[in-house]
Amino acid sequence: MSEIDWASWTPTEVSALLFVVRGGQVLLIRKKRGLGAGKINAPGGRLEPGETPADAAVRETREEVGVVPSAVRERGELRFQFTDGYKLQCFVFSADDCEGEPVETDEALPIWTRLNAIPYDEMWADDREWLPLMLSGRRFFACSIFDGERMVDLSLDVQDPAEPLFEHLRALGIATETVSHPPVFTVDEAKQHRAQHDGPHVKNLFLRNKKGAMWLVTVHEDRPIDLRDLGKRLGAGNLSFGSPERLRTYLGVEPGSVTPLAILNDRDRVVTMALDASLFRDGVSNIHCHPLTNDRTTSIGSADLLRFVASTGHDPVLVDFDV
Ligand SMILES: COc1nc(N)nc2c1ncn2[C@H]1C[C@H](O)[C@@H](COP(=O)(O)OP(=O)(O)OP(=O)(O)O)O1
Repeated sequence: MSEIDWASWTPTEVSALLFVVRGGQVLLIRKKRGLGAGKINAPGGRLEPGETPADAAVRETREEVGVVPSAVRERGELRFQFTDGYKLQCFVFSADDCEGEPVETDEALPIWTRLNAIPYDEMWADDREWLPLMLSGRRFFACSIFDGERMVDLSLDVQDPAEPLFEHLRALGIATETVSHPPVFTVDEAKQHRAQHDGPHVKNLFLRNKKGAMWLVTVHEDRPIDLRDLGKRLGAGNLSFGSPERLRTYLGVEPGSVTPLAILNDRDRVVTMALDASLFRDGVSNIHCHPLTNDRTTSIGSADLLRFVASTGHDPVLVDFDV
C-alpha cells in the first residue's frame, strides 16, 4: 500500500474543504454526519455532477453553516487512499471573509477557532501536517493512506515562498540566521516562541489611505502605534489596514506574515516603506523578522536590512517616533 504511484492515482470521488480565516480566527465545524462524523474539520464535501471544486467548497459551506464565503482561493491538494480501496481527492480553499453569521445545521456545528488554538487532536490526523503550512502562506500537496480513521502514511510536498527571498539575500552577500517555530499571529504569541535575543524584534503594519496609497511600516515590536498620529507623521492622512487581498497582491504575504522583507515582492514600487528610526541607532546590530512566513524568524543585520531594501529600489522613510 505504501508503494502507491501517486502520479497515476485516480480518485473514486473528488471533494473540497474551505477554511474562512478572518481576524485571527478560522471557521471550523464539528461534523455531524458523513465521512469523519464527530471530528472537527472545515466545511466541505464531495462535488456534485458538473461542479468545480471551488463551487462545491462554497456550496458546502453555505449548506453546512449558512454563510457565503468571499475572496476564495485554492491553497493545496490532498489525496486520501483508504485501505478498503476508496480514494478521495480533496482540494483545499481558504476565504478571507464570509457573509452572514454561521449557524448550526443538521450537518455541522460551526466553531470560530483562534488560529493558535486549532484542536488537532479532534481532527483527521493529516491536518496537523499541512494546515499550519497553509496558514503560514505555503502551497501544499499531501498524499496519505488511512486504515479507517488511522493514518498509516503521509507524504507532503510544500512550496516555500521564502526561497526567492533567501536567494536574493545570498546574491547580495547578506548572511542571515533563521529559526523555525509554530506559526505566530501576534507579538505575544511570537514572544512565547522566542529563541533569538540579540536585538529587537519588529512588528509590521500594511496600511493604506483613502486614495489607495500604501505603506509598509516596520517598528519595534513594543512600540504602541496610533494610526492617526502615524498618518500625520507620514503625511498620509487617514490610514487603515490594507485588506488581505491587497496584502497578497502587493507584498505577496498572508496576514500574520507581514515583514520588511516582503518589500522584495513590491516589484512596481507602489508601496512606501516606513521604518522606525530606533531600529537603526548605534548599538542595534541585528533585527528579527519573518522571512515571508510566520513559522520562522530571520535575524538580519540592521545595516544589511537597509542594503536589502535599497536593492529592491525602495527609498524608506525613517520615522523618529521618539520626538
Ligand atoms: C482522511 O482524512 C481526511 N482529512 C481531512 N482533513 N478531511 C477529510 C478526510 N477525509 C475526508 N475528508 C473531508 C473531505 C470532504 O470535504 C469531506 C467529505 O465529507 P462527506 O462524506 O460528509 O461529504 P458530503 O458530500 O458532504 O456528504 P453528505 O452530503 O452525504 O453529508 O470530508
